Amino acid sequence: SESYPFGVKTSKPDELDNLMKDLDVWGLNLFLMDELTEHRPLTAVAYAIFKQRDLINIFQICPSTLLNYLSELENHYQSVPYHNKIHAADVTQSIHVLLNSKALESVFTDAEILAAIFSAAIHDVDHPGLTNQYLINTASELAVMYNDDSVLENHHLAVAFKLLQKDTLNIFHNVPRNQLRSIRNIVIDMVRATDMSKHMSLLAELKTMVETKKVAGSGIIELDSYQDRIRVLKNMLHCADLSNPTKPLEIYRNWTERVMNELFMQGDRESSQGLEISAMCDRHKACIEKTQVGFIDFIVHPLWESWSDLVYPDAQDILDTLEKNREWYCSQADKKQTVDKN
Ligand SMILES: COc1ccc(/C(C)=N/OCCC(=O)N2CCOCC2)cc1OC1CCCC1
Ligand SMILES: [Mg+2]
Ligand SMILES: [Zn+2]
Repeated sequence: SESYPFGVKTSKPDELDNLMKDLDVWGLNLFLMDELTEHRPLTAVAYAIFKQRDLINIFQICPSTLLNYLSELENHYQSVPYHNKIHAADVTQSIHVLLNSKALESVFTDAEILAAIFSAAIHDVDHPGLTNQYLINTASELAVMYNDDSVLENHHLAVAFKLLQKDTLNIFHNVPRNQLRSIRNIVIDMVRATDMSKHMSLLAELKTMVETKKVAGSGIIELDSYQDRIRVLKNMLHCADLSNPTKPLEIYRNWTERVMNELFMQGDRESSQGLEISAMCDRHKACIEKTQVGFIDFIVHPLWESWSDLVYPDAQDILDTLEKNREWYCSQADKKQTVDKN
């Protein structure tokens, strides 16, 4: 029997209903969500979050317009191994959980929350499964369009906002103009901040905020300037985007396989085009386990350590899982080492 809980068709309404009970849980299985929603994980998850946070009422969003927009947005995610609609659903659900941190309780306005969830849902739309560097090196249409500057991230934003121009898809139809202006500014800042070339400066800003953080008696952090609030929101989306290594191991391993397949496909392209194969894109030379350990040690752990300092003690379990997963990939790398030696 077909029914439409959460705005998507499913032949397993009870299982979907049961899985949605974990909407607020870190480690929700979005691959299972993809199956149970018949490949509409982003529409189902984003709609459920909009409903649960009452954003539909607060911003007078027409439910059918929201479903139409989310569906159209989901259709514009390409079927690439990693940067697909399941990744978009994963980052949207992850930022939803981070927004629930006790240390951030009642810190952000409804408009900032709307901007954060919307940013996560759109942040990789129409991703071609190629890196900014590749698009720049090959003088692609996109690189010419965006003058080599955050090429993918600017494209994701333009595609998402273009869809809103259709009356049947404009979820912000009833939002006051000045409020929409500030939501658009936050969304542009947040999605642009997912460009990995901004990682080091973003992390430096987060560390400065941790050092100077003001905490109310209740443990809730005080962000008095707009600059501070947007800094936290940018880092929050960046953390959600780099959250794969902090998830249950079997979920993390699935994401690793996907990201490597996507990079290897780019490497295949580069080699067939007579280009030098980019780092980590050579399927014949990659050491997947060692690369993940390096990714965790140099990028993911420093970021999540700062985030968990900011929201202490709310992200302790996340940090613990990250450290356990690092140990597992390290042991796998060592095992490969011994096999190679024998
Ligand atoms: C599960 O593994 C990974 C998950 C995410 C990411 C990153 C950097 N996400 O950042 C935003 C997208 C981005 O900039 N990318 C996408 C990945 O390739 C680089 C360019 C990197 C991951 O693993 C590294 C280490 C071994 C190969 C990549
Ligand atoms: Mg991206
Ligand atoms: Zn992403």
